[in-house]
Amino acid sequence: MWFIYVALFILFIFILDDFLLDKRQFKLAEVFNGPKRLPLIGNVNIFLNLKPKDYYDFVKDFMEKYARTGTRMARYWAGNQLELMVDDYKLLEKIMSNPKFISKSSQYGFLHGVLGEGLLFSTDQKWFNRRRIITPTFHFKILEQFFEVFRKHNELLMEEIKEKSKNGKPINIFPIVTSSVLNALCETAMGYEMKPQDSDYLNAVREVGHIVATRFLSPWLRIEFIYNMTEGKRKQDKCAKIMHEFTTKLIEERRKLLSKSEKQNLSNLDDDDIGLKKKMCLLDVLLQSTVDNKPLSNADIQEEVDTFTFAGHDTTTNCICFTLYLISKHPEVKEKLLKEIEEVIGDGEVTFKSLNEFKYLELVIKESLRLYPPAPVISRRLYEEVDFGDFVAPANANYNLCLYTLFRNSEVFEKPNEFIPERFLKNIPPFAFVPFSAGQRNCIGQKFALINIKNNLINILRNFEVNPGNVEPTFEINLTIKCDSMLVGFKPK
Ligand code: HEM
Repeated sequence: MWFIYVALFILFIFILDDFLLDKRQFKLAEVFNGPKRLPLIGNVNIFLNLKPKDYYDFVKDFMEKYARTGTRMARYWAGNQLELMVDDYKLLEKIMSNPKFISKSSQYGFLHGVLGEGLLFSTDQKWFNRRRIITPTFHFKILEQFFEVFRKHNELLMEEIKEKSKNGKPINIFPIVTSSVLNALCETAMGYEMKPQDSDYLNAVREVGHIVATRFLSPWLRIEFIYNMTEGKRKQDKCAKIMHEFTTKLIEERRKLLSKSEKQNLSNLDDDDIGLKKKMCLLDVLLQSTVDNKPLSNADIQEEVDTFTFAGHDTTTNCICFTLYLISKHPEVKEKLLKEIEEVIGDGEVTFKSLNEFKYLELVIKESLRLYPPAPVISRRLYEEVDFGDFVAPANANYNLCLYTLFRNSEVFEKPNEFIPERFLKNIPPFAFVPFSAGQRNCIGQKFALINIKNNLINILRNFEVNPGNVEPTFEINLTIKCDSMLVGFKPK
C-alpha cells in the first residue's frame, strides 16, 4: 500500500514542478551546460555542505566543467530560479554595456532589510536620480578634502601596527585595517569622527556581510519564510536596527546643523559644535539634494549612507591587505616600490597630487585586484529576453558575472596564478579586467578607494620593513573576498 502513496507523492512533485516552471525559460536555458535539474529543488543539492572557504574552488570547478565549451555560460537552478554563470569577457562586455542588464539580481534583495534600496541595489529612475545626486561627492575637489581624513586614519593605523608588532612577531592585519578603513569611510560619509563607544555600529556593518553570505551559500535560505525562522535573520534585524538608529541620529543632527548655518555655508560653525566636522561629506550632499523639487527624507538618506559604508569598507580593506601580503612575499616588487617612492617624493610627504605619479604602484594594485578581486562575483537580473545572435538570453534569470575566474583566464593572462604586476604594461582586452565593474553600474567609489589604498600602502612601505608571515592565509566568500587572518610582519624603519 505504502508504495502507492510514494508513487502519488512523486507524481504530485512532478505535476507541481511542471506547473511552477517557466517553459520558455527552461527551453532557452537548455542551450547552456549545467547539472541535470531535479524537480522542485533544481540543483540546490550541489550546495549541500559547501563551506564559504570552498566557494572559489566550487565556482572554478563548476566553470571548468560546464562553461568551457560553446557559449562559456553555465547554468544551475535554485529551485525554479534560473542562475547563469558567466566568465567570458566578450559576453561580459555585451552584458555590462546593455541597459537591459541594469537591474541587480534577486540575491541582492537579501540586503534590502538592512540597506534599503541604496545605490548598490536600486534600479530604473530611482537609481538614475540617486547616481546623479551622489556623483558630485566624488568630484576631485571633495576627494582632495577627504585625503586629509585618509591621512589621519593612516597615521593612526601605523601607530597600531607599530604597537602590535612590538614583540617582532607577524600580526593579523585584517581587523586593524578594517577598523581604519571603516572609520575613514564614516567620517567622509557622515562628517562624524567615530568614537570607541560607536563600536556597535562598526560591528553591525561588519557582521551584516557575514550573515548575508551564509544565506547566499544556502539556496534553501533564499526562501523567505524559512529564513525568517533562523538565528541569522534575528541577528540581521539586530544589526539593521543598530545601523538605522545610529545613522538616523546623525542625519537629524546634521540637518539641524545645516539649517543653523544657513544651508551651504558651514564655515562659521565650530568643528566640534556637536561633534560633527565642517568638511563637506556625502551626508551634506544628500541633505541639500532634491528629486522633483522635494528634499530626500531621512529614510532615503539613511539607506545611501549605510550603503556607502557597507560597499566601501570590505572592498578597500581586502585590497590593502592582499596587496600588503603579496608585496611581503615578493621582495623584488617591494624593492621596485621603494625605489619609486624615493623617486616620487624622496623624504617629502605623500600629497593628494603626488598619488598620480606612482605608476608602478598602480600596476601592483591592479595585479592584486586581479588575483584577489574584492567583489569576486557580481550579479544582474534580466527582465526581458535579449537576442545575442548565437543564443537568446532568457528573461527573469540571474546572470552571475564571475570576475574571479575571468581574471584568471590563461588565454588572457599568461601564468594566471602568478603575481606579475608588469603584465599590465601590455594591452588587456576590454572587459577582461574589470574589478570595479564597468558600464553604467560601475563602482562610484573607485577613485575614492584608490586614493585611500595608495596612501596607506606608500606610508606603510616607507615606515616599515614588510615581511611575510609564517602562516599562509585562507580566504573565503563573504559577499566580498574575505580572509579572517592574514599574518604580515612589520619592522619599524
Ligand atoms: C577596492 C575597492 C572597491 C572595489 C574593488 C569595488 C568594486 C565594485 C564593484 C565590482 C561594483 C559593482 C557591483 C555590482 O554590479 O553589483 C561596485 C559598485 C559600487 N561601489 Fe564599489 N568597490 C570598491 C570600493 C568602493 C568604495 C570605497 C565605495 C564608497 C565610497 C564604493 C561604493 C560603491 C557603490 C555605491 C556601488 C554601486 C554603484 C551603482 O550601482 O551605481 N565602492 N563596486
